[in-house]
Amino acid sequence: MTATLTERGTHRAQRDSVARLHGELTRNGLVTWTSGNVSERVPGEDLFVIKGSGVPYDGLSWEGITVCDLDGGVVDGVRRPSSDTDAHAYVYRHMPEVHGQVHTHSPYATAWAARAEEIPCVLTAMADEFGGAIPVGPFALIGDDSIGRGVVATLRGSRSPAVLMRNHGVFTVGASARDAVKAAVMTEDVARTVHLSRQLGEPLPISPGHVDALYARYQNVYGQ
Ligand SMILES: O=C(CO)[C@@H](O)[C@H](O)COP(=O)(O)O
Repeated sequence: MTATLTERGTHRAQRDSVARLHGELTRNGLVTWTSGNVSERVPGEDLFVIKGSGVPYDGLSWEGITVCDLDGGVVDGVRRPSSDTDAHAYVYRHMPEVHGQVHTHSPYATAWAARAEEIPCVLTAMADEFGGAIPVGPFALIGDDSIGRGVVATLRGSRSPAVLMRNHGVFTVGASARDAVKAAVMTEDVARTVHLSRQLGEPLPISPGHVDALYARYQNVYGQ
């Protein structure tokens, strides 16, 4: 893709906010070097902002975030957009309720993805955040909308905001980029805990009725 790179500085505040959110990925140990990315839909426009490809996290600023249309075309920016731009664009086109996306290679969750094994819902925190197991999506090559097709096929009709893409890593969605970042943080947290539990025995499942009750409380009552 030949990027038409201009520096018009549009959507600078949102690009700055998304740039700062990338710091949560490094702070929580979810990415290595330049792996991973965050995107967010531009409110009221058929656009989204996404990390520039291979841009270092250290010192990431609004200029490292590129504005794209929903076909993945570059609208504004001085950095070629992420390798996963077409994947994010596909999700935005097919899941209108999604306004933020995150991709990581967080170690414990990616180890589950390498085995193509879903993370079973054996923790109340999983019922709260994921409404059940964290599902596995298909193997997909990088650089076109294949990953996006796998994310949509797996998450459509699921309560989970996270999918473990086989042999690759974590993709999360949310009502905002911050919600998607939270889902990525929680995915790694529960992936590690369930892994540890399985070293000592077989974790016990939570009944579907209890999962539903926990999910409803957390999504509708928890917090301020
Ligand atoms: O997973 C991969 C490559 O395997 C990519 O998604 C990287 O994780 C991030 O690439 P950029 O967003 O920097 O292009």
